[in-house]
Amino acid sequence: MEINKGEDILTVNEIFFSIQGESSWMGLPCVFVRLTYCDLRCVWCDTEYAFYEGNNMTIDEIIEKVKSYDCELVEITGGEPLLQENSLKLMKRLCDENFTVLLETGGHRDISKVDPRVHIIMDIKCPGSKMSHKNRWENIELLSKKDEIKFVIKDRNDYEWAKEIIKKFNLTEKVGTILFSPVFGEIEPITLATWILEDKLHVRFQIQLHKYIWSPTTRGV
Ligand SMILES: C[S@@+](CC[C@H](N)C(=O)[O-])C[C@H]1O[C@@H](n2cnc3c(N)ncnc32)[C@H](O)[C@@H]1O
Ligand SMILES: Nc1nc2[nH]cc(C(=O)O)c2c(=O)[nH]1
Ligand code: SF4
Ligand SMILES: [Mg+2]
Repeated sequence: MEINKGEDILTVNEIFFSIQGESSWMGLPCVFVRLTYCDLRCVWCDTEYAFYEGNNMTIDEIIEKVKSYDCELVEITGGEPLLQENSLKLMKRLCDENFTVLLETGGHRDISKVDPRVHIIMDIKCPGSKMSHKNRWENIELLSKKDEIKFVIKDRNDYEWAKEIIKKFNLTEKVGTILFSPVFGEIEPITLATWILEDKLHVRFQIQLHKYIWSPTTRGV
Protein backbone atom coordinates (compact mmCIF):
# COMPACT_ATOMS: atom_id res chain seq x y z
CA MET A 1 0.00 0.00 0.00
CA GLU A 2 1.76 3.10 -1.17
CA ILE A 3 -0.80 5.52 -2.56
CA ASN A 4 -1.11 8.72 -0.49
CA LYS A 5 0.87 7.07 2.29
CA GLY A 6 1.67 9.26 5.27
CA GLU A 7 -0.67 12.17 4.58
CA ASP A 8 -4.28 12.41 5.77
CA ILE A 9 -5.40 12.33 2.14
CA LEU A 10 -7.38 9.86 0.06
CA THR A 11 -8.19 9.87 -3.64
CA VAL A 12 -11.96 9.67 -3.83
CA ASN A 13 -13.96 8.73 -6.91
CA GLU A 14 -17.41 9.58 -5.53
CA ILE A 15 -19.40 9.95 -2.33
CA PHE A 16 -23.15 9.34 -2.59
CA PHE A 17 -26.24 8.37 -0.65
CA SER A 18 -28.26 5.40 -1.90
CA ILE A 19 -30.05 2.20 -0.99
CA GLN A 20 -27.50 -0.47 -0.11
CA GLY A 21 -27.80 -2.85 -3.04
CA GLU A 22 -25.61 -5.73 -1.86
CA SER A 23 -24.74 -7.97 1.10
CA SER A 24 -26.95 -8.72 4.10
CA TRP A 25 -27.27 -4.94 4.55
CA MET A 26 -29.19 -4.71 1.28
CA GLY A 27 -32.18 -2.37 1.33
CA LEU A 28 -30.92 0.05 3.97
CA PRO A 29 -30.11 3.69 3.21
CA CYS A 30 -26.33 3.97 3.17
CA VAL A 31 -23.60 6.49 2.39
CA PHE A 32 -21.00 5.20 -0.06
CA VAL A 33 -17.40 6.38 -0.20
CA ARG A 34 -15.90 5.05 -3.42
CA LEU A 35 -12.12 5.25 -3.41
CA THR A 36 -10.06 5.48 -6.59
CA TYR A 37 -7.64 2.86 -8.01
CA CYS A 38 -7.70 -0.89 -8.32
CA ASP A 39 -4.90 -3.37 -8.85
CA LEU A 40 -7.25 -6.10 -10.17
CA ARG A 41 -9.06 -6.25 -13.50
CA CYS A 42 -12.05 -8.55 -13.01
CA VAL A 43 -13.33 -9.13 -16.54
CA TRP A 44 -16.90 -8.22 -15.58
CA CYS A 45 -16.09 -5.21 -13.35
CA ASP A 46 -18.93 -2.66 -13.35
CA THR A 47 -16.85 0.13 -11.82
CA GLU A 48 -13.97 0.64 -14.21
CA TYR A 49 -14.50 4.39 -13.95
CA ALA A 50 -13.02 4.18 -10.44
CA PHE A 51 -9.69 2.79 -11.71
CA TYR A 52 -8.25 6.27 -12.30
CA GLU A 53 -10.83 9.06 -11.85
CA GLY A 54 -10.84 10.90 -8.54
CA ASN A 55 -10.02 13.91 -6.43
CA ASN A 56 -7.89 14.19 -3.34
CA MET A 57 -9.77 14.84 -0.11
CA THR A 58 -8.59 14.96 3.49
CA ILE A 59 -10.09 12.50 5.96
CA ASP A 60 -11.76 15.45 7.72
CA GLU A 61 -13.39 16.54 4.45
CA ILE A 62 -14.64 13.01 3.75
CA ILE A 63 -16.12 12.69 7.24
CA GLU A 64 -17.80 16.08 6.95
CA LYS A 65 -19.39 15.03 3.65
CA VAL A 66 -20.50 11.68 5.10
CA LYS A 67 -22.08 13.45 8.08
CA SER A 68 -24.04 15.75 5.77
CA TYR A 69 -26.29 12.80 4.76
CA ASP A 70 -27.37 12.20 8.37
CA CYS A 71 -27.14 8.39 7.97
CA GLU A 72 -25.30 6.12 10.39
CA LEU A 73 -24.50 3.38 7.82
CA VAL A 74 -21.41 3.96 5.66
CA GLU A 75 -19.72 1.72 3.12
CA ILE A 76 -16.16 2.11 1.95
CA THR A 77 -15.79 0.67 -1.54
CA GLY A 78 -13.97 1.35 -4.77
CA GLY A 79 -11.97 0.52 -6.83
CA GLU A 80 -10.06 -1.32 -4.18
CA PRO A 81 -10.25 0.60 -0.89
CA LEU A 82 -7.33 -1.23 0.74
CA LEU A 83 -4.91 0.03 -1.93
CA GLN A 84 -4.81 3.36 -0.10
CA GLU A 85 -3.25 3.03 3.33
CA ASN A 86 -5.30 5.93 4.66
CA SER A 87 -8.52 3.97 4.12
CA LEU A 88 -7.58 2.22 7.41
CA LYS A 89 -7.44 5.56 9.21
CA LEU A 90 -10.71 6.68 7.61
CA MET A 91 -12.53 3.53 8.77
CA LYS A 92 -11.17 3.90 12.32
CA ARG A 93 -12.25 7.54 12.46
CA LEU A 94 -15.74 6.65 11.22
CA CYS A 95 -16.04 3.88 13.84
CA ASP A 96 -14.89 6.32 16.54
CA GLU A 97 -17.69 8.64 15.39
CA ASN A 98 -20.17 5.78 15.93
CA PHE A 99 -20.95 5.06 12.29
CA THR A 100 -21.66 1.46 11.31
CA VAL A 101 -18.90 0.89 8.79
CA LEU A 102 -18.94 -1.65 5.95
CA LEU A 103 -15.89 -2.41 3.81
CA GLU A 104 -16.19 -3.96 0.32
CA THR A 105 -12.86 -5.48 -0.64
CA GLY A 106 -11.72 -7.75 -3.43
CA GLY A 107 -10.04 -10.13 -0.99
CA HIS A 108 -6.55 -9.81 -2.45
CA ARG A 109 -5.19 -7.20 0.00
CA ASP A 110 -4.19 -7.76 3.63
CA ILE A 111 -7.18 -7.15 5.93
CA SER A 112 -5.24 -7.62 9.19
CA LYS A 113 -5.07 -3.89 9.98
CA VAL A 114 -8.74 -3.14 9.37
CA ASP A 115 -10.41 -1.84 12.55
CA PRO A 116 -12.14 -4.79 14.27
CA ARG A 117 -15.40 -2.83 14.46
CA VAL A 118 -15.70 -2.77 10.65
CA HIS A 119 -17.99 -5.29 8.93
CA ILE A 120 -15.88 -6.72 6.12
CA ILE A 121 -17.60 -7.91 2.95
CA MET A 122 -14.85 -9.75 1.13
CA ASP A 123 -15.01 -11.19 -2.37
CA ILE A 124 -13.36 -14.47 -3.15
CA LYS A 125 -12.65 -14.07 -6.85
CA CYS A 126 -13.91 -17.02 -8.91
CA PRO A 127 -12.12 -18.32 -12.04
CA GLY A 128 -14.59 -16.54 -14.37
CA SER A 129 -13.27 -13.17 -13.15
CA LYS A 130 -9.79 -14.20 -14.39
CA MET A 131 -8.46 -12.90 -11.05
CA SER A 132 -8.75 -15.97 -8.82
CA HIS A 133 -4.97 -16.37 -8.76
CA LYS A 134 -4.90 -13.11 -6.76
CA ASN A 135 -7.03 -14.33 -3.82
CA ARG A 136 -5.22 -13.82 -0.52
CA TRP A 137 -6.22 -17.00 1.25
CA GLU A 138 -4.64 -15.91 4.57
CA ASN A 139 -7.43 -13.34 4.86
CA ILE A 140 -10.02 -16.03 5.55
CA GLU A 141 -8.59 -16.77 9.00
CA LEU A 142 -8.87 -13.07 9.89
CA LEU A 143 -12.63 -12.90 9.27
CA SER A 144 -15.28 -13.42 11.94
CA LYS A 145 -19.03 -13.90 12.29
CA LYS A 146 -19.74 -10.20 11.75
CA ASP A 147 -18.14 -10.46 8.30
CA GLU A 148 -19.36 -11.73 4.92
CA ILE A 149 -17.75 -13.56 2.01
CA LYS A 150 -19.10 -12.97 -1.48
CA PHE A 151 -18.72 -15.16 -4.56
CA VAL A 152 -19.67 -13.36 -7.78
CA ILE A 153 -20.64 -16.15 -10.12
CA LYS A 154 -20.43 -16.06 -13.90
CA ASP A 155 -21.22 -19.66 -14.87
CA ARG A 156 -21.60 -23.22 -13.64
CA ASN A 157 -17.85 -23.63 -13.36
CA ASP A 158 -17.68 -20.69 -10.92
CA TYR A 159 -20.58 -22.16 -8.97
CA GLU A 160 -18.93 -25.57 -8.59
CA TRP A 161 -15.63 -23.90 -7.69
CA ALA A 162 -17.28 -21.75 -5.00
CA LYS A 163 -18.91 -24.83 -3.44
CA GLU A 164 -15.49 -26.51 -3.24
CA ILE A 165 -13.90 -23.44 -1.64
CA ILE A 166 -16.66 -23.29 0.99
CA LYS A 167 -15.92 -26.91 1.93
CA LYS A 168 -12.15 -26.65 1.74
CA PHE A 169 -11.93 -23.61 4.04
CA ASN A 170 -14.97 -24.48 6.18
CA LEU A 171 -16.35 -21.01 5.41
CA THR A 172 -19.77 -21.65 6.95
CA GLU A 173 -18.10 -21.73 10.37
CA LYS A 174 -15.91 -18.68 9.77
CA VAL A 175 -18.27 -15.91 8.67
CA GLY A 176 -21.85 -14.89 9.39
CA THR A 177 -22.91 -14.79 5.74
CA ILE A 178 -21.79 -16.39 2.49
CA LEU A 179 -23.19 -14.51 -0.50
CA PHE A 180 -23.70 -15.88 -4.01
CA SER A 181 -24.28 -13.12 -6.54
CA PRO A 182 -24.75 -13.51 -10.31
CA VAL A 183 -22.46 -11.53 -12.60
CA PHE A 184 -24.85 -8.91 -13.93
CA GLY A 185 -25.76 -9.55 -17.57
CA GLU A 186 -23.77 -12.82 -17.75
CA ILE A 187 -26.02 -15.30 -15.96
CA GLU A 188 -29.73 -15.09 -15.24
CA PRO A 189 -30.51 -14.69 -11.53
CA ILE A 190 -33.04 -17.53 -11.86
CA THR A 191 -30.32 -19.91 -13.05
CA LEU A 192 -28.15 -19.32 -9.99
CA ALA A 193 -31.19 -19.38 -7.68
CA THR A 194 -32.26 -22.75 -9.13
CA TRP A 195 -28.81 -24.29 -8.59
CA ILE A 196 -28.76 -23.11 -4.96
CA LEU A 197 -32.18 -24.64 -4.32
CA GLU A 198 -31.33 -27.91 -6.08
CA ASP A 199 -28.25 -28.27 -3.87
CA LYS A 200 -29.97 -26.90 -0.73
CA LEU A 201 -26.93 -24.71 -0.19
CA HIS A 202 -26.73 -22.65 2.99
CA VAL A 203 -25.74 -19.45 1.22
CA ARG A 204 -27.48 -16.12 0.79
CA PHE A 205 -28.46 -15.36 -2.80
CA GLN A 206 -28.17 -11.68 -3.72
CA ILE A 207 -28.70 -9.55 -6.77
CA GLN A 208 -27.39 -6.02 -7.11
CA LEU A 209 -30.62 -4.34 -6.04
CA HIS A 210 -29.59 -0.84 -7.19
CA LYS A 211 -29.34 -2.08 -10.80
CA TYR A 212 -33.04 -2.96 -10.66
CA ILE A 213 -34.13 0.23 -8.89
CA TRP A 214 -32.13 2.49 -11.21
CA SER A 215 -30.75 1.71 -14.65
CA PRO A 216 -27.79 -0.69 -14.44
CA THR A 217 -25.36 1.92 -15.74
CA THR A 218 -26.43 4.89 -13.60
CA ARG A 219 -23.54 6.20 -11.54
CA GLY A 220 -23.79 7.49 -8.00
CA VAL A 221 -26.58 5.15 -6.91
C1 LIG B 1 -16.88 -2.71 -7.71
S1 LIG B 1 -16.36 -3.75 -6.41
C2 LIG B 1 -15.42 -2.65 -5.35
C3 LIG B 1 -14.84 -3.31 -4.12
C4 LIG B 1 -13.72 -4.33 -4.36
N1 LIG B 1 -12.82 -3.95 -5.38
C5 LIG B 1 -14.32 -5.70 -4.66
O1 LIG B 1 -14.11 -6.21 -5.75
O2 LIG B 1 -15.00 -6.22 -3.77
C6 LIG B 1 -17.87 -3.98 -5.44
C7 LIG B 1 -18.60 -5.27 -5.64
O3 LIG B 1 -19.21 -5.25 -6.92
C8 LIG B 1 -19.10 -6.55 -7.46
N2 LIG B 1 -19.26 -6.48 -8.90
C9 LIG B 1 -18.53 -5.76 -9.78
N3 LIG B 1 -18.95 -5.93 -11.05
C10 LIG B 1 -20.00 -6.80 -10.98
C11 LIG B 1 -20.87 -7.37 -11.95
N4 LIG B 1 -20.73 -7.11 -13.24
N5 LIG B 1 -21.86 -8.19 -11.51
C12 LIG B 1 -21.98 -8.50 -10.19
N6 LIG B 1 -21.18 -7.99 -9.22
C13 LIG B 1 -20.20 -7.14 -9.61
C14 LIG B 1 -17.71 -6.96 -7.03
O4 LIG B 1 -17.51 -8.35 -7.16
C15 LIG B 1 -17.72 -6.51 -5.59
O5 LIG B 1 -18.31 -7.48 -4.77
N1 LIG C 1 -26.55 1.07 -4.18
C1 LIG C 1 -25.36 0.50 -4.24
N2 LIG C 1 -25.06 -0.50 -3.39
C2 LIG C 1 -23.81 -1.02 -3.44
N3 LIG C 1 -23.28 -1.99 -2.66
C3 LIG C 1 -21.99 -2.19 -3.02
C4 LIG C 1 -21.68 -1.32 -4.06
C5 LIG C 1 -20.31 -1.21 -4.62
O1 LIG C 1 -20.13 -0.73 -5.73
O2 LIG C 1 -19.38 -1.63 -3.92
C6 LIG C 1 -22.83 -0.58 -4.34
C7 LIG C 1 -23.18 0.44 -5.28
O3 LIG C 1 -22.43 0.86 -6.16
N4 LIG C 1 -24.45 0.95 -5.16
S1 SF4 D 1 -11.43 -5.89 -7.54
FE1 SF4 D 1 -13.41 -4.81 -7.48
S2 SF4 D 1 -13.03 -2.78 -8.41
FE2 SF4 D 1 -11.28 -4.07 -8.88
S3 SF4 D 1 -11.70 -4.88 -10.92
FE3 SF4 D 1 -12.49 -6.40 -9.44
S4 SF4 D 1 -14.64 -5.84 -9.05
FE4 SF4 D 1 -13.65 -4.08 -10.08
MG1 LIG E 1 -21.21 -1.15 -7.52
